[in-house]
Amino acid sequence: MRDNFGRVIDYLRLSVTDRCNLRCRYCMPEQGIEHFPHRQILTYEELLRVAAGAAAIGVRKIRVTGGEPLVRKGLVDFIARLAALPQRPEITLTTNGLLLAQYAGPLKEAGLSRVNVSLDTLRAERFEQLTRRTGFAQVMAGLAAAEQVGLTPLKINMVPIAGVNADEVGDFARLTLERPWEIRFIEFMPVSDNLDYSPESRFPADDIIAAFSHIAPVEAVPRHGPGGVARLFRFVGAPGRLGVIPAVSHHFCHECNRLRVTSDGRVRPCLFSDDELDLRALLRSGADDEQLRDFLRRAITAKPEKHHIGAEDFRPGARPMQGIGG
Ligand SMILES: Nc1nc2c(ncn2[C@@H]2O[C@H](COP(=O)(O)OP(=O)(O)OP(=O)(O)O)[C@@H](O)[C@H]2O)c(=O)[nH]1
Ligand SMILES: C[S@@+](CC[C@H](N)C(=O)[O-])C[C@H]1O[C@@H](n2cnc3c(N)ncnc32)[C@H](O)[C@@H]1O
Ligand code: SF4
Ligand code: SF4
Repeated sequence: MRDNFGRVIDYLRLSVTDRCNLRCRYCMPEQGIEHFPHRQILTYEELLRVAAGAAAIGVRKIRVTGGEPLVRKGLVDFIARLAALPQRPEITLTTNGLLLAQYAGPLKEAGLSRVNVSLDTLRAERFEQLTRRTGFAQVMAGLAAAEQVGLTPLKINMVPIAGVNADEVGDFARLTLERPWEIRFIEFMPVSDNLDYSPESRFPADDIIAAFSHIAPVEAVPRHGPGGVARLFRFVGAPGRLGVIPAVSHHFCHECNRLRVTSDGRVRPCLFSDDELDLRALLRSGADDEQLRDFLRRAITAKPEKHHIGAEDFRPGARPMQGIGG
């Protein structure tokens, strides 16, 4: 289905939990997080109904996210049920990788297509500073397991922050000379005012590109398929690719193709706007499938044309990223 700006909305991001086993400084505060009470979290039955409704109105790709999706019990079964929807949407997962070594095999068997793993440093010590937890070796084991079972092409999401880890952009980029991974550098987004880093810590797309361009000759790679958020490059002849997600500086809103559902049952038509629709109330009001599809269509028509970061009246929203799912 198309929204009011002619964009085809065929991608659903489903956040299955707001809980996480890390505390990345750019995503959530260390203290004072109030998790949604259990009864406010959509059940897997409810999430599946939403996914089925979305698939019925044209969604072709469903990304499961969190918080950290792998901390929710029963996720593998849920993935299997999503993958079995009659329209056979592509099912993908975004994870911090901590539990991936354990779940990669079962997830692949359940029908998951591939995973995106978030990793912001290649140094164990820095990992602890950035995430306020240990677990670097587990994430590396998770990456190896994902590759081994074929949850590929593997994409790695890295958020460079000036003065913190931006000096590792080159090290990450060099990985693509050896491995068929897509390393995606994401601009730090001021999505909540509750984070350790301010917008001044941003490391914009142009600086990211400059930080890897001197390593070897770089060429642009045309994108396959519609509506990805990354601009793609590769070192000439390298097996892997480099992506830059210029979420703030050169926004890609004109090709936005996505709808988000939060774990507490709100539809969020735009990542950067707190205007949300109460899907949970609808689901729990006894609405039938046609009413659910109408609701999702209304949410699609409520999508704004673009984000307003940089505008004078822009204020970061109330939800930290872990409550949205990225
Ligand atoms: N500004 C903006 N950023 C987004 C949007 N969707 C995803 N991102 C950011 O892009 C980063 C990567 O997101 P992923 O969860 O890996 O999903 P994806 O990039 O859509 O995944 P692919 O299907 O593999 O291209 C995250 O930091 C997201 O917050 C969006 O609609 N707008
Ligand atoms: C919120 S996490 C949820 C899934 C999972 N826990 C993970 O880390 O992959 C999804 C993505 O959002 C990104 N993210 C979180 N906060 C961000 C911020 N302030 N700016 C840019 N990206 C951010 C993370 O790096 C991650 O790739
Ligand atoms: S980025 Fe992912 S892993 Fe890190 S705190 Fe946020 S939800 Fe957790
Ligand atoms: S910022 Fe909003 S409108 Fe722009 S691409 Fe992201 S979700 Fe779509």
